[in-house]
Amino acid sequence: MHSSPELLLEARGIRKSYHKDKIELPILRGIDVGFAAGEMSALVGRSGSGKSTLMHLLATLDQPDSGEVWFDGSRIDNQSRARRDQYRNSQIGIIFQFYHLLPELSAIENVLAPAMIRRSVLGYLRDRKSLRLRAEAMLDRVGLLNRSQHQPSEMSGGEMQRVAIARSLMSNPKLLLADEPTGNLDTETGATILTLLRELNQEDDLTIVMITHDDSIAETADRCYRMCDGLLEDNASNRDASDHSGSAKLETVAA
Ligand SMILES: Nc1ncnc2c1ncn2[C@@H]1O[C@H](COP(=O)(O)OP(=O)(O)OP(=O)(O)O)[C@@H](O)[C@H]1O
Repeated sequence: MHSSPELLLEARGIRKSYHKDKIELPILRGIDVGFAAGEMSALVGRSGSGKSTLMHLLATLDQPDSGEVWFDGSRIDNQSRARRDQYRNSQIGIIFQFYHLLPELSAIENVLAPAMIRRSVLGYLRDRKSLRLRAEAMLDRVGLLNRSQHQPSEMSGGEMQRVAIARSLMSNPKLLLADEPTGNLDTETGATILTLLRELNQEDDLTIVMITHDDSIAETADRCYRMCDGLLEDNASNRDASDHSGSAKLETVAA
C-alpha cells in the first residue's frame, strides 16, 4: 500500500474571489491539497484555472477569503504580515517564468539582493563576507559561478533562470515554489532546468511545487494535481517519490 508521506505544505478548503465593479469572480472554489516533504509536485491546469492565485496564497503573498494554509505543522495564513513575511523569507524560495532579475545588477548582485534588502545597512555590512560566500556557493550550485559578474542582458533565458534559482536558494528554504519555471524556455533548455530542479529535490532534499500548463512537464513530477475552474480534479497521477523513472499511477488525492 502507498503510505501517506508527511505533509510540508497544506491548503484546506481554500476559497478566493476577485471583485471587479461589484461583481464577484470566484477563482478558487474550495481547494484541499497537501504537498509532501521531499517530493516534487506539479499543479497543472489550463490558463486561467487559478494556479498562480493558489501559489500566491501558498506563499502568503495574498490571503484566502476562507480556508487555511499550513506549513510544517503551523497555520500561516492567519499570521500577521510581519510573521508571514518572515515565514516566506526564511522557508520559501520562489521562481517565476520571467525570472524577475534586476537588469542593472550582475548575477551575483541579483543573488544577493533579497538578503541585502532584508538586512539593515549595518546588518549587511556585518554579514557581507559570509553572504557573498553563500551567493558564490549558490551560483556554483547552479553551474554559473563563472558568470557571476555578467548582467542579465548578457545571459540566455536558461542562465537567467539558473540565477533566479540560485537567488531563491540563498535562505536555504525547505520549499521551492516555481511558477512556470520553463515557460519562457525552449524544450531543451527547459529540460536542463527541470533536471536541475530534480537534483535540488533529490540531493538537497528540497520540496518543490511547480506550476505548469504543460502535461509533459507535469508528468516529470512525483505527483500531479490537476486544476480546473478553481477546483482540483478528484484524481492525481502520482508515483512513489523514490521512483523517478517509472510511469505515473493513479491515486486519489489525499486532501
Ligand atoms: N487581481 C485580479 N483581479 C481580477 N481577476 C484576476 C486577478 N488576478 C487574476 N485574476 C483572474 O483569475 C483567474 C485565474 O488567474 P490565475 O493567474 O490564477 O490563473 P492561472 O491558472 O495561473 O493562469 P495562467 O496559466 O494563464 O497564468 C483568471 O481568470 C484571471 O483573469
